[in-house]
Amino acid sequence: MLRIDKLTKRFGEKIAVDSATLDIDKPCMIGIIGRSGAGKSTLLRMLNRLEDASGGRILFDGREVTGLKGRDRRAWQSDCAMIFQQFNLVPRMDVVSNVLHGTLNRRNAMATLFNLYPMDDIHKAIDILDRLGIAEHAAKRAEALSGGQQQRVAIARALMQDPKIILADEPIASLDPMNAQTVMEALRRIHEEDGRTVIANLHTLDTARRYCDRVVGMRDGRIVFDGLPEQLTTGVAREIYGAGEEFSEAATSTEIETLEKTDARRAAIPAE
Ligand SMILES: Nc1ncnc2c1ncn2[C@@H]1O[C@H](COP(=O)(O)OP(=O)(O)OP(=O)(O)O)[C@@H](O)[C@H]1O
Repeated sequence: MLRIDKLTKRFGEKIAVDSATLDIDKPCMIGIIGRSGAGKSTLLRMLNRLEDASGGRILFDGREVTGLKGRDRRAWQSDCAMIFQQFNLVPRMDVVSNVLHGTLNRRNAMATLFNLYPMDDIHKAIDILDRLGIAEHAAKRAEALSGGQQQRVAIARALMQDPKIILADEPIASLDPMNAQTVMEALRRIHEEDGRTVIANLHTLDTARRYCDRVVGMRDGRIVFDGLPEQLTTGVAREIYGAGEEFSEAATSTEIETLEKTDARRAAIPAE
Protein backbone atom coordinates (compact mmCIF):
# COMPACT_ATOMS: atom_id res chain seq x y z
CA MET A 1 0.00 0.00 0.00
CA LEU A 2 2.35 2.75 1.26
CA ARG A 3 6.08 2.32 0.94
CA ILE A 4 8.64 4.83 2.17
CA ASP A 5 12.04 3.97 0.82
CA LYS A 6 15.22 5.60 2.20
CA LEU A 7 13.41 8.92 2.48
CA THR A 8 15.81 11.71 3.38
CA LYS A 9 15.49 15.43 4.06
CA ARG A 10 18.39 17.83 4.42
CA PHE A 11 18.13 21.45 5.50
CA GLY A 12 21.60 22.71 4.59
CA GLU A 13 24.03 20.71 6.71
CA LYS A 14 21.26 19.37 8.94
CA ILE A 15 19.79 15.94 8.10
CA ALA A 16 16.24 16.13 9.50
CA VAL A 17 15.19 12.71 8.18
CA ASP A 18 17.88 10.18 7.46
CA SER A 19 17.07 7.34 5.06
CA ALA A 20 13.70 6.44 6.62
CA THR A 21 12.19 3.20 5.36
CA LEU A 22 8.67 2.01 6.24
CA ASP A 23 6.29 -0.47 4.67
CA ILE A 24 2.59 -0.26 5.40
CA ASP A 25 0.87 -3.16 3.69
CA LYS A 26 -2.64 -2.76 5.11
CA PRO A 27 -4.67 0.03 6.68
CA CYS A 28 -3.54 0.55 10.25
CA MET A 29 -3.01 3.17 12.91
CA ILE A 30 0.61 4.11 13.45
CA GLY A 31 2.06 6.32 16.17
CA ILE A 32 5.40 8.03 15.58
CA ILE A 33 7.26 8.94 18.74
CA GLY A 34 10.58 10.60 19.48
CA ARG A 35 11.98 13.64 21.18
CA SER A 36 11.61 17.15 19.82
CA GLY A 37 13.68 17.58 16.67
CA ALA A 38 13.79 13.83 15.88
CA GLY A 39 12.28 14.45 12.42
CA LYS A 40 8.67 13.36 12.96
CA SER A 41 7.01 16.46 11.46
CA THR A 42 9.40 16.56 8.53
CA LEU A 43 8.61 12.92 7.74
CA LEU A 44 4.83 13.61 7.71
CA ARG A 45 5.30 16.80 5.69
CA MET A 46 7.29 14.90 3.06
CA LEU A 47 4.61 12.21 2.93
CA ASN A 48 1.97 14.84 2.24
CA ARG A 49 4.33 16.58 -0.23
CA LEU A 50 4.25 19.81 1.78
CA GLU A 51 8.01 19.38 1.84
CA ASP A 52 10.10 17.96 -0.99
CA ALA A 53 12.38 15.04 -0.18
CA SER A 54 16.13 15.41 -0.71
CA GLY A 55 16.41 11.70 -1.47
CA GLY A 56 14.50 8.43 -1.45
CA ARG A 57 10.99 7.60 -2.61
CA ILE A 58 7.37 7.39 -1.51
CA LEU A 59 5.20 4.85 -3.30
CA PHE A 60 1.46 4.43 -2.89
CA ASP A 61 -0.16 1.36 -4.49
CA GLY A 62 2.96 1.03 -6.62
CA ARG A 63 2.83 4.61 -7.92
CA GLU A 64 5.62 6.99 -7.06
CA VAL A 65 4.31 10.15 -5.39
CA THR A 66 7.66 11.76 -4.60
CA GLY A 67 7.86 13.55 -7.95
CA LEU A 68 4.17 14.44 -8.51
CA LYS A 69 3.52 17.99 -9.69
CA GLY A 70 0.56 20.37 -10.09
CA ARG A 71 -2.84 18.72 -10.21
CA ASP A 72 -1.41 15.23 -9.47
CA ARG A 73 0.33 16.55 -6.38
CA ARG A 74 -2.89 18.21 -5.18
CA ALA A 75 -4.80 14.97 -5.78
CA TRP A 76 -2.25 13.14 -3.64
CA GLN A 77 -2.61 15.78 -0.92
CA SER A 78 -6.36 15.04 -0.91
CA ASP A 79 -5.62 11.33 -0.58
CA CYS A 80 -3.48 11.92 2.49
CA ALA A 81 -5.14 14.69 4.46
CA MET A 82 -3.15 16.38 7.20
CA ILE A 83 -4.25 17.68 10.58
CA PHE A 84 -2.10 19.88 12.79
CA GLN A 85 -1.51 20.64 16.46
CA GLN A 86 -2.97 24.14 16.10
CA PHE A 87 -6.05 22.94 14.10
CA ASN A 88 -5.45 25.51 11.29
CA LEU A 89 -9.12 26.51 11.08
CA VAL A 90 -10.36 29.94 10.00
CA PRO A 91 -11.34 31.18 13.49
CA ARG A 92 -14.04 33.70 12.51
CA MET A 93 -15.68 31.41 9.97
CA ASP A 94 -18.51 29.08 10.97
CA VAL A 95 -17.82 25.41 11.58
CA VAL A 96 -19.61 24.08 8.47
CA SER A 97 -17.73 26.46 6.17
CA ASN A 98 -14.46 25.37 7.75
CA VAL A 99 -15.36 21.75 7.03
CA LEU A 100 -16.40 22.60 3.46
CA HIS A 101 -12.92 24.06 2.97
CA GLY A 102 -11.85 20.43 2.72
CA THR A 103 -13.37 20.37 -0.75
CA LEU A 104 -11.36 23.37 -2.03
CA ASN A 105 -9.06 21.21 -4.13
CA ARG A 106 -11.92 20.13 -6.36
CA ARG A 107 -13.90 23.38 -6.65
CA ASN A 108 -13.46 26.16 -9.15
CA ALA A 109 -12.23 29.62 -8.16
CA MET A 110 -15.58 31.39 -8.71
CA ALA A 111 -17.50 28.98 -6.49
CA THR A 112 -14.84 29.35 -3.82
CA LEU A 113 -14.89 33.16 -4.05
CA PHE A 114 -18.62 33.36 -3.48
CA ASN A 115 -18.75 30.53 -0.93
CA LEU A 116 -21.08 28.52 -3.16
CA TYR A 117 -21.21 24.96 -1.94
CA PRO A 118 -23.30 22.18 -3.51
CA MET A 119 -26.16 21.06 -1.23
CA ASP A 120 -24.77 17.51 -1.26
CA ASP A 121 -21.49 18.75 0.18
CA ILE A 122 -23.30 20.70 2.90
CA HIS A 123 -25.25 17.58 3.89
CA LYS A 124 -22.09 15.52 3.83
CA ALA A 125 -20.31 18.06 6.06
CA ILE A 126 -23.14 17.98 8.60
CA ASP A 127 -23.20 14.16 8.54
CA ILE A 128 -19.48 14.08 9.28
CA LEU A 129 -19.87 16.62 12.10
CA ASP A 130 -22.69 14.49 13.49
CA ARG A 131 -20.50 11.42 13.38
CA LEU A 132 -17.86 13.28 15.36
CA GLY A 133 -20.46 14.43 17.90
CA ILE A 134 -20.29 18.16 17.12
CA ALA A 135 -23.17 18.75 14.65
CA GLU A 136 -24.90 21.00 17.17
CA HIS A 137 -22.03 23.50 16.79
CA ALA A 138 -22.26 23.62 12.98
CA ALA A 139 -23.40 27.24 12.80
CA LYS A 140 -21.00 28.63 15.43
CA ARG A 141 -17.75 30.36 14.67
CA ALA A 142 -14.83 27.95 14.95
CA GLU A 143 -13.16 30.18 17.56
CA ALA A 144 -16.15 29.70 19.92
CA LEU A 145 -15.40 25.98 20.29
CA SER A 146 -13.09 24.25 22.77
CA GLY A 147 -9.72 22.97 21.56
CA GLY A 148 -10.98 19.38 21.36
CA GLN A 149 -14.04 20.44 19.40
CA GLN A 150 -11.87 22.50 17.04
CA GLN A 151 -9.61 19.52 16.44
CA ARG A 152 -12.68 17.44 15.59
CA VAL A 153 -13.71 20.15 13.10
CA ALA A 154 -10.24 19.82 11.57
CA ILE A 155 -10.73 16.04 11.37
CA ALA A 156 -14.13 16.62 9.73
CA ARG A 157 -12.48 18.93 7.19
CA ALA A 158 -9.93 16.20 6.46
CA LEU A 159 -12.73 13.60 6.06
CA MET A 160 -14.47 15.85 3.50
CA GLN A 161 -11.58 14.96 1.17
CA ASP A 162 -12.36 11.27 1.64
CA PRO A 163 -8.66 10.55 2.22
CA LYS A 164 -7.07 7.11 2.25
CA ILE A 165 -4.54 8.28 4.81
CA ILE A 166 -4.82 10.80 7.63
CA LEU A 167 -1.55 12.34 8.78
CA ALA A 168 -1.85 13.91 12.21
CA ASP A 169 1.03 16.07 13.42
CA GLU A 170 0.82 16.18 17.24
CA PRO A 171 -3.00 16.24 17.11
CA ILE A 172 -3.43 16.31 20.90
CA ALA A 173 -0.40 18.32 22.00
CA SER A 174 -2.50 21.44 22.74
CA LEU A 175 -5.37 19.62 24.43
CA ASP A 176 -6.25 18.74 28.00
CA PRO A 177 -6.47 15.00 28.82
CA MET A 178 -10.25 14.76 28.37
CA ASN A 179 -10.21 16.42 24.94
CA ALA A 180 -7.09 14.49 23.96
CA GLN A 181 -8.93 11.24 24.64
CA THR A 182 -11.97 12.30 22.57
CA VAL A 183 -9.77 13.24 19.62
CA MET A 184 -7.72 10.03 19.76
CA GLU A 185 -10.91 7.97 20.01
CA ALA A 186 -12.27 9.79 16.93
CA LEU A 187 -9.09 9.00 14.96
CA ARG A 188 -9.21 5.37 16.06
CA ARG A 189 -12.85 5.04 15.00
CA ILE A 190 -12.10 6.57 11.61
CA HIS A 191 -9.41 3.95 11.12
CA GLU A 192 -11.55 1.04 12.31
CA GLU A 193 -14.86 1.96 10.70
CA ASP A 194 -13.60 3.43 7.41
CA GLY A 195 -10.42 1.41 6.94
CA ARG A 196 -8.34 4.57 6.59
CA THR A 197 -4.71 4.53 7.64
CA VAL A 198 -3.89 7.02 10.38
CA ILE A 199 -0.30 8.09 11.03
CA ALA A 200 0.03 10.32 14.07
CA ASN A 201 3.04 12.02 15.63
CA LEU A 202 2.56 11.65 19.35
CA HIS A 203 4.55 12.93 22.27
CA THR A 204 3.23 10.53 24.89
CA LEU A 205 4.04 6.85 24.96
CA ASP A 206 0.86 5.68 26.62
CA THR A 207 -1.22 7.33 23.88
CA ALA A 208 0.78 5.50 21.23
CA ARG A 209 0.42 2.21 23.12
CA ARG A 210 -3.27 2.63 23.73
CA TYR A 211 -4.52 3.67 20.30
CA CYS A 212 -1.98 2.44 17.76
CA ASP A 213 -1.43 -0.95 16.10
CA ARG A 214 2.16 -0.13 15.41
CA VAL A 215 4.67 2.30 16.88
CA VAL A 216 7.61 3.87 15.07
CA GLY A 217 10.37 5.52 17.08
CA MET A 218 12.61 8.20 15.58
CA ARG A 219 15.88 9.51 16.92
CA ASP A 220 18.12 12.05 15.17
CA GLY A 221 16.24 11.63 11.89
CA ARG A 222 16.48 7.85 11.84
CA ILE A 223 13.85 5.21 12.47
CA VAL A 224 15.26 3.32 15.45
CA PHE A 225 12.17 1.30 16.43
CA ASP A 226 9.30 -0.17 14.45
CA GLY A 227 7.12 -2.62 16.32
CA LEU A 228 4.02 -3.50 18.25
CA PRO A 229 2.87 -1.32 21.16
CA GLU A 230 3.64 -4.12 23.64
CA GLN A 231 7.26 -4.17 22.44
CA LEU A 232 7.60 -0.55 23.48
CA THR A 233 9.06 -1.19 26.91
CA THR A 234 10.46 1.56 29.12
CA GLY A 235 13.96 0.40 28.12
CA VAL A 236 13.16 0.77 24.41
CA ALA A 237 11.60 4.17 25.11
CA ARG A 238 14.81 5.29 26.87
CA GLU A 239 16.76 4.33 23.75
CA ILE A 240 14.38 6.26 21.49
CA TYR A 241 14.42 9.36 23.68
CA GLY A 242 18.13 9.08 24.49
CA ALA A 243 17.19 9.35 28.15
CA GLY A 244 18.74 7.90 31.30
CA GLU A 245 17.35 6.24 34.41
CA GLU A 246 15.52 9.43 35.35
CA PHE A 247 13.16 8.94 32.38
CA SER A 248 9.60 8.81 33.66
CA GLU A 249 6.68 7.90 31.44
CA ALA A 250 4.08 9.29 33.79
CA ALA A 251 5.65 12.73 33.54
CA THR A 252 4.90 12.78 29.79
CA SER A 253 1.44 11.32 30.09
CA THR A 254 -1.81 12.86 28.92
CA GLU A 255 -3.92 9.86 29.81
CA ILE A 256 -6.44 10.60 32.50
CA GLU A 257 -5.94 7.31 34.36
CA THR A 258 -2.15 7.65 34.46
CA LEU A 259 -2.44 11.22 35.69
CA GLU A 260 -4.91 10.13 38.33
CA LYS A 261 -2.60 7.33 39.44
CA THR A 262 0.32 9.76 39.59
CA ASP A 263 -1.77 12.26 41.55
CA ALA A 264 -2.89 9.53 43.94
CA ARG A 265 0.72 8.45 44.44
CA ARG A 266 1.75 12.07 45.06
CA ALA A 267 -1.09 12.49 47.53
CA ALA A 268 0.08 9.35 49.38
CA ILE A 269 3.57 10.79 49.89
CA PRO A 270 3.57 12.72 53.17
CA ALA A 271 4.75 16.31 52.88
CA GLU A 272 8.26 16.94 54.25
N1 LIG B 1 12.40 24.43 7.50
C1 LIG B 1 13.47 24.03 8.23
N2 LIG B 1 14.68 24.62 8.06
C2 LIG B 1 15.74 24.21 8.76
N3 LIG B 1 15.72 23.19 9.66
C3 LIG B 1 14.56 22.58 9.86
C4 LIG B 1 13.36 22.94 9.16
N4 LIG B 1 12.35 22.15 9.57
C5 LIG B 1 12.87 21.31 10.49
N5 LIG B 1 14.19 21.56 10.67
C6 LIG B 1 15.11 20.85 11.57
O1 LIG B 1 14.99 19.47 11.31
C7 LIG B 1 15.00 18.70 12.52
C8 LIG B 1 13.74 17.87 12.61
O2 LIG B 1 12.63 18.74 12.84
P1 LIG B 1 11.13 18.21 12.98
O3 LIG B 1 10.26 19.40 13.19
O4 LIG B 1 10.83 17.31 11.86
O5 LIG B 1 11.23 17.36 14.32
P2 LIG B 1 10.06 16.81 15.24
O6 LIG B 1 10.49 15.46 15.67
O7 LIG B 1 8.77 16.93 14.53
O8 LIG B 1 10.11 17.81 16.46
P3 LIG B 1 8.90 18.51 17.25
O9 LIG B 1 8.25 17.42 18.02
O10 LIG B 1 9.59 19.52 18.11
O11 LIG B 1 8.03 19.14 16.20
C9 LIG B 1 15.17 19.72 13.64
O12 LIG B 1 16.53 19.80 13.99
C10 LIG B 1 14.70 21.01 13.04
O13 LIG B 1 15.34 22.11 13.64
